[in-house]
Amino acid sequence: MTKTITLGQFIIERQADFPYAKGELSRLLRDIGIAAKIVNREVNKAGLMDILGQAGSTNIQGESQQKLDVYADQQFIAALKSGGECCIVASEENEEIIRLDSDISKNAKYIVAIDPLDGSSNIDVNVPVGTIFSIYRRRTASGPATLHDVLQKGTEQVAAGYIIYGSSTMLVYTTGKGVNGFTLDPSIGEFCLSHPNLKIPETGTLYSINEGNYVHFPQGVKDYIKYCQVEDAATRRPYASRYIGSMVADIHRNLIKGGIFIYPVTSSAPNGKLRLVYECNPMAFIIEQAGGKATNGSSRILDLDVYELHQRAPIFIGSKAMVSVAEQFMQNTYERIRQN
Ligand SMILES: O=P(O)(O)OC[C@H]1O[C@](O)(COP(=O)(O)O)[C@@H](O)[C@@H]1O
Ligand SMILES: [Mg+2]
Ligand SMILES: [Mg+2]
Repeated sequence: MTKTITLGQFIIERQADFPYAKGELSRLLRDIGIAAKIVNREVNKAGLMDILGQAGSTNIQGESQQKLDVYADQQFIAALKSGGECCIVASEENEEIIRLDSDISKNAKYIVAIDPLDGSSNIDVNVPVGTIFSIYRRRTASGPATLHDVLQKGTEQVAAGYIIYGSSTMLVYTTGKGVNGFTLDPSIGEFCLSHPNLKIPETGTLYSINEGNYVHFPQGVKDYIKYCQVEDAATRRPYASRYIGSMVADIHRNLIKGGIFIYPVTSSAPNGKLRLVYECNPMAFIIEQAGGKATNGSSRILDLDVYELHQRAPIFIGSKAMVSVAEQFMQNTYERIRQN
């Protein structure tokens, strides 16, 4: 029988990877794991409780908040506050950064950016949803941390991860030394190592994009979709189209099976839909660490300048070979635009 390694044990073992760290990051990851279990409990029984449906409010993006968006947001913030290792939380659900200025957290080293519930419009119909998080070290060593500490490039992330509340609940994270996945064992209430050293296949046969928006896509994306649909034995085309509509679930599937996920600019969303700080950057960090690739069509996601908390970016992410081909199609679009 193989030995069970819980998330807590794994984090302690991996502490040796950071000889100069004092254990704060490990504690922070554990706090996120605890909040994830609480949110998982509610997501699992959502249909039985009065927590489905809309909260009656809108967030900064003008999207109507689901009750579970609000609940998940509160749980993660509460866990980070009581843990004491995080000084600022930046969340999809809050227009401004949240300073955790209790005595224990105000001088903490870390910033957490979070999408508390990703794909939440799917919650009422029992489709997988997720949580995405990204961790930065604050830039300034003393004094109150500010928005300036949050607006860092994706390359500065010290850790990132996601939780998928699916047919089983998993927590997948990286600290820049590979990617590991843990499945929640409900019988002991612990995340247990189930997917050590995850690697995304170099190529795959799945493409994920909301094709309902086809007419609004740039020509390069339209051409790439056609390419995916054309028969070619050498590249195992036509590819299968798979789109759940929860970024975490779509990318998780492609991480395991190989594939590409695209949310491009559209005529109605000229900067793309997904948010750079708490959706694109953490997922890009994870996928790169698993051997994949993430770009906005021409530049690496992790190298993009961050100038706004809720900034959006188009994203092409997944198996390296597939993302490179999609990028070539986008390059042709840019060429055409330049020539006209
Ligand atoms: O419905 P669309 O336009 O395809 O958008 C789906 C995308 O929007 C999201 O739901 C946005 O995330 P939130 O639910 O956290 O706002 C992604 O998870 C998903 O990939
Ligand atoms: Mg999201
Ligand atoms: Mg969300």
